[in-house]
Amino acid sequence: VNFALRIGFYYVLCIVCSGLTAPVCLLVNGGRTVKNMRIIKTVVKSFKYFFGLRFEVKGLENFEVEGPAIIVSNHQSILDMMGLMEVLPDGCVQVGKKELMYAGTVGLITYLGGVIFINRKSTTSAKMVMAEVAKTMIADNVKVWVYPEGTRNCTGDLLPFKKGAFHLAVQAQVPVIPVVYSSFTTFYNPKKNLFTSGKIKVEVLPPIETKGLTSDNVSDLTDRCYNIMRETLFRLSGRPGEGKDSS
Ligand SMILES: CCCCCCCC/C=C\CCCCCCCC(=O)SCCNC(=O)CCNC(=O)[C@H](O)C(C)(C)COP(=O)(O)OP(=O)(O)OC[C@H]1O[C@@H](n2cnc3c(N)ncnc32)[C@H](O)[C@@H]1OP(=O)(O)O
Ligand SMILES: CCCCCCCCCCCCCC(=O)OC[C@@H](O)COP(=O)(O)O
Repeated sequence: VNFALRIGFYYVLCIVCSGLTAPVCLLVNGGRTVKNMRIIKTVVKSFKYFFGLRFEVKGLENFEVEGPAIIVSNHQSILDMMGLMEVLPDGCVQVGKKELMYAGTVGLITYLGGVIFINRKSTTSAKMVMAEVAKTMIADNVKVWVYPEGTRNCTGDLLPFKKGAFHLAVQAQVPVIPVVYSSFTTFYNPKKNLFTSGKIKVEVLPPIETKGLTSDNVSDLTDRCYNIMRETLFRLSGRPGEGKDSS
C-alpha cells in the first residue's frame, strides 16, 4: 500500500506539474524548444524532497565540452527522470519512445521540451530520425541524451547497449559522455513493493572522442562505453568486486 501510494503520488505530481508548467513554457518560449528544459528542470528538481531522495553528483565538469555531445546513461526506472534533471546541462534534449508523447500532460511537456521521439519497433524509422538529429545537433548546438539500454532495467546490472547513440556520435563526430547512476535496488524495487528514501550516486565520466571514427568503429565504441559504465555502476553501487575498476 505504501509503495502504491508513493508511486501514485509520483505520477500525480508529474501529471499536475506538467499541466502547470506547460503554459509557462508556452508563455516564456512560445513553443517546442530545448530552452523549455530549464523551466522543466527547475520544477522537477524539487520532486526529490517529497520522496527523501538525495543525489551525490561527481564530474559535472566533464559536461563542459565545446559544442554538441552525446550523453549516454543507464536507465533503471521512471524515477530516472528526477536524476536526469538533477544533472542535465543546458541545451540538451533526450531521445524517448514515441509512446511518451501520448501520456497526457506529461506528453505535452516532453514535446515542448524538445524530446526526440523514436519508434522502437521500427529500426528503419528510428535510424532515419537519428540521422536527421546527427545533422541538426551541429547546426543547433545541442547535446543529446540517450538511454542506450533502450528500456528500463532495475536489476542492478546493465542490459546490452543498442548502437543508435554511438552511430549518432560517429555520424556527427562529437564526443560521447557517459553518466552512471548507482543502483536503486536498495531503495526501489517494484517487484518487492519497495520504495523508500535513499541516496543515489551520480558520476559524469570523461568524454570519449569520436573524431576520425567511422561506422566500422561503432561496435568497438559501444563495447568500450559499456565496459566503462558497467565498472562504474558496480563501483558506485558498492559491488566493486564485480567490476574491474578497483579505484
Ligand atoms: C514539470 C514536470 C514534468 C514532469 C514530467 C517529466 C517530463 C520530463 C521531460 C523530459 C524528460 C524526458 C525523459 C525521456 C526518457 C525517455 C526514456 C526512453 O524512452 S528509453 C527508450 C527509447 N530510447 C532508446 O531506445 C534508445 C535509443 N535506441 C537506439 O538508439 C537503437 O539503437 C535504435 C532504436 C536506433 C535501433 O534499435 P534496435 O533494437 O534495432 O537495435 P540496434 O542493435 O541498436 O540496431 C540494429 C542494427 O542497426 C544498426 N544501427 C542502429 N542505429 C543506426 C544508425 N543510426 N545508423 C546506421 N546503423 C544503425 C546497428 O548497428 C545494428 O546493426 P548491427 O547489428 O551492428 O549490424
Ligand atoms: C495519461 C497517462 C499519464 C502518464 C504519466 C506518467 C508520469 C511519469 C513520467 C515519467 C517520465 C519518464 C519517462 C521514462 O522514464 O520512461 C521510461 C520508458 O521510456 C522506458 O521504456 P520501457 O517502457 O521501460 O520500455
